[in-house]
Amino acid sequence: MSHSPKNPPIVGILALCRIGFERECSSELERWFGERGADGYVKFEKLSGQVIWFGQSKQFPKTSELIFARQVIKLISKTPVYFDNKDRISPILSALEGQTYSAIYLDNPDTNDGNSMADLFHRLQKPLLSAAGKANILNRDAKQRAHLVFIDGTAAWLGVSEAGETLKWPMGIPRLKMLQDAPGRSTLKLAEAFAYFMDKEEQAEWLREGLTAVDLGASPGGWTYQLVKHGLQVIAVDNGTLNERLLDSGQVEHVKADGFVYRPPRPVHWLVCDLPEKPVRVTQLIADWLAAGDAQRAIFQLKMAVKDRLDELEYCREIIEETLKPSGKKIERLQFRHLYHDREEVTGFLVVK
Ligand SMILES: C[S@@+](CC[C@H](N)C(=O)[O-])C[C@H]1O[C@@H](n2cnc3c(N)ncnc32)[C@H](O)[C@@H]1O
Repeated sequence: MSHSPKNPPIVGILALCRIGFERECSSELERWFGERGADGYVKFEKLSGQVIWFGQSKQFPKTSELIFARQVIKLISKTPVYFDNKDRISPILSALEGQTYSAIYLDNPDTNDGNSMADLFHRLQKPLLSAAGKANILNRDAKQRAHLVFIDGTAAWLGVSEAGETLKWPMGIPRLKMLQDAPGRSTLKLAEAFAYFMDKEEQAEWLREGLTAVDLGASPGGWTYQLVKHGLQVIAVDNGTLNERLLDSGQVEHVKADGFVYRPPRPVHWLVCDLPEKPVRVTQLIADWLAAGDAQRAIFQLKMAVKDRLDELEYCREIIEETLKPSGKKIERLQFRHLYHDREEVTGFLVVK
């Protein structure tokens, strides 16, 4: 009788994050494991773009459960795999031996050093996969995928994941094309928010002709552009100017008004908001709109120029819950995410019914 090999024990997790956000990522991991009574400790270097939690736990977070982690990988060794320039493949294969994996992913933190790894990955990928195939390490039906997170050209952390635990994009970074006619780069933030918060079916249902939106703080029109591209009718609220082509589309009404005061004549499907104000004030505005039934769904930016970003987001969550409670509206989705295209900001997604 043949025995299938047991999965290797998990000794911790490695989380990739935006460079400079290691403290937030590490506090978030400590809280996540702390709430589940798991014993462990975090380790990170400033500006490394990665945080490691070592410890024992029955549960591990999926990337999508966290705000500041771009990708989360379960570590199967407390030390990295070391190799030299001449032979990287043999040490990797001996670390993977005894298990089968459906794929082997090569990742790196999003730092300048990390990014110079592209050339190495290009050279390594094919020969590594071919050698792993010959050594019977690769098996399309295996549940786990192997991840090698390169620290530099001489060492990599070895981890595993299962489908649904990590984001579908390598290193959690979506490759979104900047469209030539889009007014401004911040259009990519809303494009990424749509792709991150909604699956394909939800996007098809909620981003289509016949639906309506209000865009608060719309100028020059990057977010309005995304909504128009999907066929929605948009009321763009801003005292600033709006891109001419958007105004000519027949799908945009430009309202020059204060975004904190404006309300639409009829309820809309979407509220999107990019107002440069304190997180608490923006959150209260979004919660008030949805509690009043002026919109059903919202995507909003919170400029996190505050000291403790995690505490601030916790407070924002409470504001939303407290405001919606007396309205009788049910929160279907409430998520915060530090998207790849966000810098100091965090993006919120709220759906009520
Ligand atoms: C970061 S920009 C928005 C960029 C926009 N999302 C885009 O993709 O093009 C912020 C905008 O908020 C507008 N703004 C600031 N305070 C406002 C207020 N109280 N009411 C309406 N708009 C406001 C500014 O005029 C500015 O155009």
